[in-house]
Amino acid sequence: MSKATNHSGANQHHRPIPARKDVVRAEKLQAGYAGKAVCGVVSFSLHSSQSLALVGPNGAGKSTVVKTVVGQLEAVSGTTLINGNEVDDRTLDFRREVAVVFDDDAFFPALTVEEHLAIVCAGHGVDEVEDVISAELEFFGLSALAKSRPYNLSSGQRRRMLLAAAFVRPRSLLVLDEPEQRLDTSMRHKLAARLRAEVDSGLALLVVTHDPEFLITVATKALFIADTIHAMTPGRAAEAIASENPHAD
Ligand SMILES: Nc1ncnc2c1ncn2[C@@H]1O[C@H](COP(=O)(O)OP(=O)(O)OP(=O)(O)O)[C@@H](O)[C@H]1O
Repeated sequence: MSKATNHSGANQHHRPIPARKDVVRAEKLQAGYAGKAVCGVVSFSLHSSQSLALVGPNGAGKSTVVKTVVGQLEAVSGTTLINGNEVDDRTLDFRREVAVVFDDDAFFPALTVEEHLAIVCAGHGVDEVEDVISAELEFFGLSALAKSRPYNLSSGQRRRMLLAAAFVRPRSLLVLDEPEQRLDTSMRHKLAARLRAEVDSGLALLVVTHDPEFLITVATKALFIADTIHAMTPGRAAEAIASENPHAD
């Protein structure tokens, strides 16, 4: 049998990174607006095959932290390195490696669902575009809506389209802000299982979530974001968000 044969069946879109190499390293990061931090000082490292969940109450600063990590907001202080480089979301290297799903309005209103995915593929040099798009449309239950425009979709269907756009492209780091929002239970479970499988085969995942069950499936570690930052196991973090108490035992 050829040594080159791939027995894993793993998704081939994200390129493997040598084990234990930092994909993200945030050091003494203060995230906020107009020079004022919204939460405690955040330090963490994230390797390939690791998934860090950020949890905490509404307004705690989770979205602000992840937007700062990926360079969409300027840090109040501290540094973030992605794959060893300072973050610059305008560079080709950054865009090749980092896929982000934040806002529900991040789509082209005039394009159909499949045109939207095709543009994302074209921008990232994806091969076998038709097959890739068709697989993601099927996974996200959008095949029958491929020719619909975003404003003719339900909010959950739009969320599925935005997630599909992250999955059609290459990525070594995936950053998701509350991906479970507006998804029905079956899609939430399917997405969680897929994310976990991709993490197990090399993806680094940074995810904000309020869903304890989703967190338990997906995360390998967690940070509770508040005025001070608590590092937690996923199990402890799930208990904390279920009880809204970071010190839950
Ligand atoms: N553009 C902005 N300018 C100034 N302050 C902001 C801005 N966006 C958010 N904030 C404030 O920053 C704080 C943290 O908000 P953030 O959205 O990061 O919280 P979060 O933990 O993600 O909350 P949620 O769970 O509700 O999504 C809040 O007090 C919020 O009011």
